[in-house]
This record gives sequence, structure tokens and C-alpha cells, in this order.
Amino acid sequence: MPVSVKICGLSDKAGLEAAVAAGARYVGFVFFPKSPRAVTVEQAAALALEVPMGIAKVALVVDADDATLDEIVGAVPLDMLQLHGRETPERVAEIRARYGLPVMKAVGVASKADLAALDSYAAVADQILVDAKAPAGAALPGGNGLAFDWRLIAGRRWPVPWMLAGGLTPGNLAEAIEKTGARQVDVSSGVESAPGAKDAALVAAFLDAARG
Ligand SMILES: O=C(O)c1ccccc1NCC(=O)[C@H](O)[C@H](O)COP(=O)(O)O
Repeated sequence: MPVSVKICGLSDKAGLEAAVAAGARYVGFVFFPKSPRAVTVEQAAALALEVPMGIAKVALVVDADDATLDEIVGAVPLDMLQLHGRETPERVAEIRARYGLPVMKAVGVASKADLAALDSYAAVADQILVDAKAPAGAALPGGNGLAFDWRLIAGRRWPVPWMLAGGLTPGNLAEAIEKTGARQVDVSSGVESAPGAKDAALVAAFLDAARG
């Protein structure tokens, strides 16, 4: 079975077209103003209209309040919310109930101590994103192009679908899949020529690597 790919941090039509042409299963829009990949609600709404049926449109938010989420969900046709901040399991459940959209909770992993959180979130979210933990003081809570030690999650499984993220590239994807058993993967920096600029050739190479 092929590995499903999410291309995150799409902010222009060219990047989106590259992800669609290459065969991405999910496309992600980042609603975090400090990010080089940030989109406005208007930009995301326009991009979302270009996404063919069958490709899930994911809004990535960081500790968003209800007013912010109301605005995004009201304007952008979405298939999933990705929570990439310090949202508690209770807040995850609240957002899921309020918007009626599947919710994927990102959990940062740097050491064994971080693994318990994956179980807690897997009990309330529709999917979990197993990502590298952002370094202390990092400007961004994700999208830093850093990998974690994949051996930490080797053989681990959760009761919901999960995605592997963090520092994936066309060059290391095969090893990451082999070591973790991931059936879904998420990438942003590893398919960019500069922060925020998706590179069509790298996107295609990443999807090729996912197909094995
Ligand atoms: O990409 C961002 O700028 C970003 C900002 C704030 C929170 C999360 C962000 N990105 C998350 C991702 O793109 C991915 O879900 C994941 O962290 C993998 O990123 P990368 O290591 O760059 O492939």
C-alpha cells in the first residue's frame, strides 16, 4: 500500500499545483503569522478552491481561539484542522465538537519522555502527527526541518491513524518509513528551495520516494 503524503505550508498556486500534480493526499495551509509559509484567510480560501476532490485540505493553527477558528472555518472549505500548539486534550475535544471537522494533533518528540503525550492525544484526536519537538526558543513550533530519533517510535502504534513529520526529505524518507513503519508522512522544509518556497522538483521527488 502506498504511503500517503501531506505537503504542508503551501502558500501559492505554483506550490499547490506541484503538490497536486505529484500526488499528495493532503495539502496544508499555515495560519501562523510569524511563519514564512503563513497565509491569510483570503489566500487560503482562494487556494482551497483549486484543490481537486479527494485531496484533503488541512488548516494548521497554533493555540487558536474560537474567534480565529470561526473565521478560518467560515471562509475556507476544509477537511481537517491540524493543531500545532500547546492545545490540551480537553481543547482538542472541544474544537472537534465545535467544528465537526476531523482534528489532527501534532505532538513533538525529542525523547522517550514525550511518548506518553501521544497516547493521551490519540484518545481524543482523529489523527496524530508525530513530529520533531521544536528546539527551546525556536520561532516556530513546527516546520523547522529537524528530525527526531525515529527509533523512539519503532514498533509503536496508536488507535487512530498517524503521520510522521519532522525533517523529512526525498533523501531520508525511505529510511524514515523503514524505521517507523509510517503509512502517512508530512513534509514542509524538505521540499523547499528557501523558507516558504516549495520546489516542484523536490515535491515530485518526495512523492516518488513515498511510492518506493
Ligand atoms: O511550517 C511552519 O511554518 C509552521 C509554523 C507553525 C507551526 C507549524 C509549522 N509547520 C509544521 C509543518 O509543516 C509540519 O507539520 C511538520 O512540522 C514538518 O515540518 P518540516 O520539518 O519542515 O518538514
